[in-house]
Amino acid sequence: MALPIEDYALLGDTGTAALVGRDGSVDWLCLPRFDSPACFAALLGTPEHGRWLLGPVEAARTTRRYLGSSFVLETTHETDTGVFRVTDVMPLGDGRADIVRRVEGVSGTVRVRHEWVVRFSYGKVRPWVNRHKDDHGHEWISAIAGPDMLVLRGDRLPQPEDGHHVDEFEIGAGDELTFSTTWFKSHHPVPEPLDVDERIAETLARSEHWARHCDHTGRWREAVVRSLLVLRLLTHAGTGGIVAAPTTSLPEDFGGHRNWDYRYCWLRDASLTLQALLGSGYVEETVLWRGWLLRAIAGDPADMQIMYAVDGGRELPERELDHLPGYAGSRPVRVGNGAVEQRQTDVLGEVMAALEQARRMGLKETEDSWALQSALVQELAEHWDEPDNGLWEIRGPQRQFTHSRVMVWAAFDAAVSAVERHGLSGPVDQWRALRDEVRREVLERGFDAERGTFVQHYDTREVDASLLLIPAVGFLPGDDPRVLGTIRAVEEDLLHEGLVLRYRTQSGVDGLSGDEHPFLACSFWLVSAYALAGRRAEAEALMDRLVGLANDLGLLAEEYDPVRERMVGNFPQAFSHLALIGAAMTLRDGSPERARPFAGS
Ligand SMILES: OC[C@H]1O[C@H](O[C@H]2O[C@H](CO)[C@@H](O)[C@H](O)[C@H]2O)[C@H](O)[C@@H](O)[C@@H]1O
Repeated sequence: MALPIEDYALLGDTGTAALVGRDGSVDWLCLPRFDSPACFAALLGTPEHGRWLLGPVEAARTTRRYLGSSFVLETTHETDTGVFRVTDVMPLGDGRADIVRRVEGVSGTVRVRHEWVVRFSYGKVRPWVNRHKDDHGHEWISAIAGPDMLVLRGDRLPQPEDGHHVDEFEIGAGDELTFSTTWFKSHHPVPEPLDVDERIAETLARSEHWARHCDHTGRWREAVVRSLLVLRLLTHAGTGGIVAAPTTSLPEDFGGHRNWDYRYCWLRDASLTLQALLGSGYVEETVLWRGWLLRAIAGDPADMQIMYAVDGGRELPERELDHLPGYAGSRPVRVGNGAVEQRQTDVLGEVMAALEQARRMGLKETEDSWALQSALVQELAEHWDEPDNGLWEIRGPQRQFTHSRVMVWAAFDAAVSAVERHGLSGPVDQWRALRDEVRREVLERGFDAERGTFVQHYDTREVDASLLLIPAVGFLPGDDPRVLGTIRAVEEDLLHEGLVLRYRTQSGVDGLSGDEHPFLACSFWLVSAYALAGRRAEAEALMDRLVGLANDLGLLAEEYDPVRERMVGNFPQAFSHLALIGAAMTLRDGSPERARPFAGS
């Protein structure tokens, strides 16, 4: 049985990521890319589905921290007989795929268990494992299955036992043992051993250098910096693709079947990530992502998808992995994501808003980048009034979602601004007219005058947490009575133990059975809405509570169960972290214009 989600730490090398538990077990690792099959999949099954354990044999009190502004993880286990430390790192910047683990004795003597169980194809395929000796007499172990090969090197290698490699040893004060696992394509030569000290030092230096550029000041700076680092780690350094989370099928409800694969690049999540980065002083990242976007969307604008693979690939067919029992028995485990086929009209609004913010921060358009954006806006001009699946990717019938229409307004608004403020070319009169038309429509059909609130879609009186974004995107001021009424309705209908649900699943709008928990991003949106409505004290109190929900390493999942006090859903999730940054920026700046410099008319 896997650990509670909050007991995992994130490791990553901006190519892929791993989750390592408080017990010292690497229970999740996809190689070589975020969206590649996992070779350690115990997170969604049992140790039999692959893991790499280096942990205490006896019960231990365990503490952990990241070193400075890095993802170099230091875990300290204290048992009745002594203390030892494990340093885990996926080195940055060398284009390789390694995990390095160093075990150091601190005091006394502790018995340590080592298990290296490789199972390729998400825990399904047992590799062929061999022991070798290099020219210097150093032993290493290889595990091969088809295109993938892993090599385990170390100061003391485990022994084969019943399809696993296992070992137990005593570590005393001053002892040090280092291990590394390296992935490579099985038809390539075996990579050279790493210079571990040099790689750890460079990884630390690179991370510190990047974090130093964060210009966010204010009470929540520490949480903001860790969140920025998470977003950076979820950005593939080679392609520029930004994944929503490094995991699949961590459930929206324990034992439920709302289990989705997030190891892909949503245009929505990526655009919001960019806005968080831009608002914290990072402009260069936009260039890398814009390049990814241009390649991913290249072709007929009508074929634009709402999500892509890390390299911009279009094929993400959703399928179920029957051999995995799922996290806490939550089945099915899915890979791929059926939402790839959906129409989500809000997406272009988020893309255009992020690119407008980048222009305002000095990023120059290239001929291709503006040509692509104006072609996409023209495509929207033809289809903006069609029903869609909305930002929550509902699997029920398509609707005219109010949030989607607000984001249509934001797309035309950003396009108008590109012409008016930046001198780019386009049919600005048409875009202005459409912007005004959709605004009129939202104010008429998306608003319940009797209750004084915006509504989830044009044929319902239900509310939706996405409506909290209306002031943040500049559609209406934060103290407009219609916004205040919407905040009130969200408080009445969607608060659960003080945290915000996306919508009422009981309405059946999403076409799914089962339930879910409060969505952390929506809870951060309420912080921003409070702040923009002038409810500063409530905004700060909620922000403090939400920041306090992060685990001991500052990481947030998608949702939170306030009753069981457990993280729920994929982990760590970009959406939660980018919303934390957004809320901190709104609290810092106090107005939508400064918090969101791309705000239009
Ligand atoms: O809850 C149903 C949907 O859940 C996922 O979508 C959610 O995550 C996406 C990635 O962070 C986000 O962009 C979206 O707004 C969220 O609703 C899942 O990917 C969908 O397939 C599923 O229908």
